[in-house]
Amino acid sequence: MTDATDWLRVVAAAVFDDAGRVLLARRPAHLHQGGLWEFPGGKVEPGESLEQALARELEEELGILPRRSRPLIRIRHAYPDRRVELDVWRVDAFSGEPHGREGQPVEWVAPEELPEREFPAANRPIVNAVRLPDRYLVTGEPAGDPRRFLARLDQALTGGVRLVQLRAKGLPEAEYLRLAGQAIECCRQHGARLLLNGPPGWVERVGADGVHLDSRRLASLGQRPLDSRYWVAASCHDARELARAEAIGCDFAVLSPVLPTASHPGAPTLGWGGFAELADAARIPVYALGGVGPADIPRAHGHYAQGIAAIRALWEPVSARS
Ligand SMILES: Nc1nc2c([nH]c(=O)n2[C@H]2C[C@H](O)[C@@H](COP(=O)(O)OP(=O)(O)OP(=O)(O)O)O2)c(=O)[nH]1
Ligand SMILES: [Mg+2]
Repeated sequence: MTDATDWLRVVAAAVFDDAGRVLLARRPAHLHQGGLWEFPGGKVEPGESLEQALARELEEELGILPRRSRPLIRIRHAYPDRRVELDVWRVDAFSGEPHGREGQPVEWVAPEELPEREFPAANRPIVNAVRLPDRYLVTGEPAGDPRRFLARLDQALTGGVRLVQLRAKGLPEAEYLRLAGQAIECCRQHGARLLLNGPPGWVERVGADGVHLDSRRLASLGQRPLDSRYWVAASCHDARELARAEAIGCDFAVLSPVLPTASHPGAPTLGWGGFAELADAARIPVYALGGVGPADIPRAHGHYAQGIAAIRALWEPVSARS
């Protein structure tokens, strides 16, 4: 059994500027994981809350005071020589002008450029969490005129959605691929990403941004089906499926059902407590799905979620909901 005291508790911050760039610092060569890029932060001192530790570290290392922050992800990682529990916060407003107060180089970097930087091994899920939005739209099943479907997609994107899963189980291959091509174009216009809920081989054929594996595909794959230029996500319902998603190298997961839904009445749910336990133990970002919507995003962040995934709450026009 592992004793909680075995873990070195560390807080770190993804500090964002108004242009959406994130601040990186380079670890001094002589330290643990030296020479690599990091999110500024450091060890939690005895008696400190996480927020206190975060404020102290950002003052010491960058000369800034966080004004608006929230939990982003918590990751445990065992290096050969130490085990760290990294509590990473997203800081969206701060006072002061950040600079490397300990002589360390610091740099503002666009999130999409983060994969080109070298980080400590623990940081892979953190980098994904920084790059991913807090809402993940799962499209409703297309029916009838595809133009109506695309208009609705456009509406969701106009509302700020930046990550979409094209879920259309009822469409034959040719129709799915045609719709995917149109949906990708629509997403591009809004700077959004589209993942296909389908065979991974379709992704390169239509130029999508990645694949979303349903439980069946997740169970059938022995390894990550696409290289790191693409997103690979998975639908999970329990610890076993989450472990599988991690083992094959998925970038993130969706965990459901958190709450009862109209589509699965009477099905057992995780509840926020059950969700939080699984999401905290996961080593990849996890979205909460099932009976949740944008209004639940703050609650999701308080329960170790990347954010919320939804069909109903993000797709259907508000007026069409009961
Ligand atoms: N700050 C930070 N630490 C990270 C990241 N990734 C990662 O594996 N770590 C590890 C490296 C270290 O083992 C530990 C952080 O400890 P630290 O050496 O920065 O602690 P500190 O700022 O309090 O430094 P010190 O006062 O002890 O010199 O967490 C990251 O992105 N940011
Ligand atoms: Mg530090």
